[in-house]
Order: sequence, then structure tokens, then C-alpha cells
Amino acid sequence: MAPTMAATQFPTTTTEPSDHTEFVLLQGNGVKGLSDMGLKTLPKQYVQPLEERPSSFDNLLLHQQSIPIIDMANWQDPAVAEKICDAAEKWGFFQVINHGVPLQVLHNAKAATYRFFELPASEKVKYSKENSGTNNVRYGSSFSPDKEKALEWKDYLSLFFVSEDEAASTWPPACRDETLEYLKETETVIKSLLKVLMKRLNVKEIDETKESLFMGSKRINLNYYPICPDPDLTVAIGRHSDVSTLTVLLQDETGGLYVRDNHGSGENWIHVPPVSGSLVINIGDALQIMSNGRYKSVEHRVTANGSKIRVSVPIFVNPKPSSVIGPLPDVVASGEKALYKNVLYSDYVKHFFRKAHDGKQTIEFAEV
Ligand SMILES: CC(C)(COP(=O)(O)OP(=O)(O)OC[C@H]1O[C@@H](n2cnc3c(N)ncnc32)[C@H](O)[C@@H]1OP(=O)(O)O)[C@@H](O)C(=O)NCCC(=O)NCCSC(=O)/C=C/c1ccc(O)cc1
Ligand SMILES: O=C(O)CCC(=O)C(=O)O
Ligand SMILES: [Fe+2]
Repeated sequence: MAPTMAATQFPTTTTEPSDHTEFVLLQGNGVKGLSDMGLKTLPKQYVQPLEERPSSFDNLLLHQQSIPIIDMANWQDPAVAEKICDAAEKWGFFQVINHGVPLQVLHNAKAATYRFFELPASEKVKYSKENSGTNNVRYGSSFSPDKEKALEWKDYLSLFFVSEDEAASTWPPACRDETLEYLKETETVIKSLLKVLMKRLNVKEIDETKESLFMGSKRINLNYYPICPDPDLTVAIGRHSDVSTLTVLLQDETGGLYVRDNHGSGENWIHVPPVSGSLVINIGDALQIMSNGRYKSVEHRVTANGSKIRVSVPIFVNPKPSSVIGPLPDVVASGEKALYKNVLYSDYVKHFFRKAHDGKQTIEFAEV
């Protein structure tokens, strides 16, 4: 799985391309294309304001807290269920081990990510916003390049799952089978987690309607973070919370994911250490809204790396786009005041995608 140096349009020079957008986005070289050129300095488009750079993190080394690592082997044991729900309330993030997804499947998903991004730009660009024949498949760089003040040091392939048949005809063959298998194999742990989390909210049974509300759609992203000439000046992903119900994230051994610690004073960020074979689980905005704020969708960000490539593969487990989300009747039945209004989920997601990453601000869209 060793990364190779892909041929770019500018293989022999360390000078930046004269037209950045043309090179990165329109020709499909991505940030990887910039990295492969061996640039010695970070292009100005990626220089983040001081407050967004890693140096703004307080107390990183002094910080003692870490997010829980939970053994899912006996997930029905009330003690395990309690750990899961407590972590979702306190941190909005935890890692799971013994989750039942075969390690080979995780390995294959990471290998497939390398395989896709190591394709020539001329192949990858077929899946860009401009060229992909479908909104369900999108190759890009940064998050929202035309809205961001400073760009993010990352490339991604985003795949919205509609059906096996649709995926067979539209997803890139370089990574299709492995991502589909990863999606299929995570189904059981996703259902177990939802069952446990819902029990604490007094939702006894996840019937078909509820299943569609909690996990009626899925999006899988393949994230590729190339080696960066000056990681202290930029970010790989800026501060954001996910808009999912929950996210199942596979990260590699490089590290760099940080979660905001909202306990205590100051701005503390906790590193999520790579744990071999684990999956990182985080609560998204949709579940924060449906639980009326009980479960927390917490801000996170990713730092760029000066010496190693990083890949990650999040599965965003979402309501159906046509679902109306709001505090669940089971949660507000006790007379609890609703903190959020009902919103159409696809409107919520469009609001998220139409702006740059901005911390926790997306959820204001649904606040009463
Ligand atoms: C509203 C969607 C996303 C698109 O609907 P559409 O009718 O095809 O709308 P558009 O094609 O007009 O897209 C709306 C805007 O979103 C943008 N967009 C359309 N998909 C994308 C895309 N995967 N990527 C980044 N812009 C996009 C798209 O470029 C466009 O921006 P603009 O051209 O400036 O109007 C629709 O597929 C939908 O309702 N999906 C519901 C399920 C869903 O995808 N949920 C999202 C879960 S993803 C999540 O929790 C976190 C994701 C995330 C992702 C990246 C991060 O760095 C961090 C986090
Ligand atoms: O790469 C990571 O570890 C996190 C990615 C992430 O936050 C996202 O894609 O939403
Ligand atoms: Fe995220």
C-alpha cells in the first residue's frame, strides 16, 4: 500500500502552477498534485488565519483527558450500553473495538482509497462536480473551495449510496467493491449503536419508520491528506460538526484528528489516537437535534502532516433526505422544552454544504 509518486502536469518543477484552480480542481490534480510536485512552501491559498492554525490549540500536551475506547463484544450488557450513552452525552465521540467488522475489510477500504487517489488526474477528474454525470459521486479538494477564505489541505471522493446497482454503474471501479463491502459490514454495529442510544431516549423499538429516520441514507467519503510543505500554517479539515445521525470513521495510523473539549475553560482540543482495528464513532447534528440536545455533535478538525500521507474513510449515517427531523416525541413527552424546530433534512444538509466549515454554526439553522 506504499504511496507512489503520480505523474502530474508539472513533474520537474517545484514552482507553483500559475493557475491554481485550473490545476487542482479543473484538471483534477488535487492537492495531491501540488504535494507530488515537491513544493517547498505552502501556496498562499492554504494559509489559514492564525486562530485556525494548530498553534492556536491550548494545552495540547498537558491535556490528560481522552475520549473513551469501548469494547463492543458484549454490547447488550447494560454496563457497555451505559458507557456508549455516557460517551455520546459527554464527548460526542468514542472509539469502538471488537465491533465485528473484519480487519481485512478495514484494510481493504484504506487500500482502495490509495488506489483511487493514485489514479492519474485525467481519470479522477471524470468524477469532479463538473464532469460526474451524477450528484451522488463527487471528487474534489478542500470542502467548499469557492466559499472558503483559506483552502483545506485535502482531496476527497464522496459517494452517496442509493443502491448496489446504482453504485455498480456510477462509483469508480478502483474503490467501488471495497467501499460497498465496508458499508455492508458496518451495518450490524451501526444498528447496535442506534439501539443502545435510543433506549436511553425512551425509544424502545426501531421500527421501519424510525430506521428510515435514523439511517435512511448513507454517504461514504474517502479522504486523502497529502504530505504538506508547511503543516503549521494550514489545516487538513477545518472546525466542523457532522450533519449525520452518527458517523463511523476509519482512520489510519498517522493521527491528526482533534475533538473539541467543551468541559472547563479555554479552547482545548483532544487528539483521537489511532488504535489499530478500531472505529471512531461520533454523534452528528441530526442526532443532537432528535435527542433535543442530550447527545452532542462535537466540533472536530484535522491537522495537516509534514511527513506522512493520511487517509480516512467516514461513513455518514443519515436520515433520509425527505425526512423531517426535530426532537423525538419520545424525548419531549415528559414536558421537556423543544430546543429545535422541525426541518427537512435535505434543507439542513444543503445549508451545511453551501458554506465553508464554521464550527458548530450549522445547527443554528434548526434552533427554535
Ligand atoms: C442536499 C444533498 C447533499 C445534495 O442535494 P442536491 O439537490 O443534489 O443539491 P446540490 O447538488 O445543489 O448541492 C447543494 C450544495 O451542496 C454541495 N455539495 C453537494 N454534495 C457535496 C459533497 N459531497 N461535498 C461537498 N459539497 C457538496 C453542492 O456543491 C451544492 O453547493 P453549490 O454548488 O455551491 O450550490 C442531498 O444529497 C441530500 O440531501 N443528502 C442527504 C444525505 C447527506 O448527504 N447527508 C450528509 C451527511 S455528510 C456529513 O455529515 C458530513 C460531511 C462532511 C463532508 C466533508 C467534510 O469536510 C466534513 C463533513
Ligand atoms: O479524517 C478524519 O479523521 C475526520 C474527517 C471528518 O471529520 C469528516 O470527513 O467529516
Ligand atoms: Fe467530520
